[in-house]
Amino acid sequence: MERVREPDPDLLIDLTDVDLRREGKTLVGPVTWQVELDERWVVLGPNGAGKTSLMRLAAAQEYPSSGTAHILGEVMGRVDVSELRPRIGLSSSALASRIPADELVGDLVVSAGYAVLGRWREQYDAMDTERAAELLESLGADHLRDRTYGTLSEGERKRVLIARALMTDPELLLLDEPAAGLDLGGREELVARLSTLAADPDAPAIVLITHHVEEIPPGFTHAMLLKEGGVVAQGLIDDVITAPNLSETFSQSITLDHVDGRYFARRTFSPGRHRQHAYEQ
Ligand SMILES: Nc1ncnc2c1ncn2[C@@H]1O[C@H](COP(=O)(O)OP(=O)(O)OP(=O)(O)O)[C@@H](O)[C@H]1O
Repeated sequence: MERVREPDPDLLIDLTDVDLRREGKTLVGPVTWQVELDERWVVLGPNGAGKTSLMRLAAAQEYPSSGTAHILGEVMGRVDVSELRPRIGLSSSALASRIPADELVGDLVVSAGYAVLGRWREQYDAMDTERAAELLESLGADHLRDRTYGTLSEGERKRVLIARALMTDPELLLLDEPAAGLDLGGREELVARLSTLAADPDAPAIVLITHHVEEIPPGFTHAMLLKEGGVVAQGLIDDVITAPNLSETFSQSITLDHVDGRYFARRTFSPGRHRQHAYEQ
């Protein structure tokens, strides 16, 4: 029988040759990936590349179809995942869609500590209520505490969900497309907040999933590029977020600018091709 390698306690995510398959299709993999305590990762790729599938593995919501997954120093398949999940902060559209519209923002954040969604009649501990208030304040959302979730704008919702994800003081924070649906101002506000969080030595390890390099907060340290379930590149962010790697990932020629710690990408402008296209029309 194959022996399972013992987990390395310094690695929050430790995947070795992991595959996730459904109905004969590989959603992501094979992936070998290690995330350490002080790292801030961005996982970037086009629609359908396997980003959410990878996040579900990292969030202990899926077991690998093959390979070995160690999450927070525990072997997936051997650990009780209900004990593991409170140690992981998660913000995703799947979670957001399950929040009742009449949920009070303050309750929504504080109830994460009790692993419940939906209003709860028990009294919360004063320390928990205080922590929820502090987290909302750190995300610029303390004024929303008495509002219902259904009345918030998309940008406000995203910030409240991140506060909720941090409520349990998780060791690992997973953010699936936190800037999706935000306008320019909302995106910039969120990028700035996440950059502040990334710089906080007490913050958990962070993995942020996105389609856009413009959404990478300054201070993020590592990146993985995914395409059709496979890893195009991974490692230190400046080595990975490059024009050739992005061109490969998005299957077109990409020009990249790196300004003040931010990345900006666009399709490489080719006047000849543009003229030819106009002529064809
Ligand atoms: N349960 C499933 N059964 C079959 N195919 C699935 C299942 N879940 C996801 N897929 C497929 O696996 C691929 C990867 O999906 P995934 O959601 O991980 O991609 P993604 O990179 O997060 O995409 P997006 O950026 O569009 O959210 C997609 O082609 C998707 O249709």
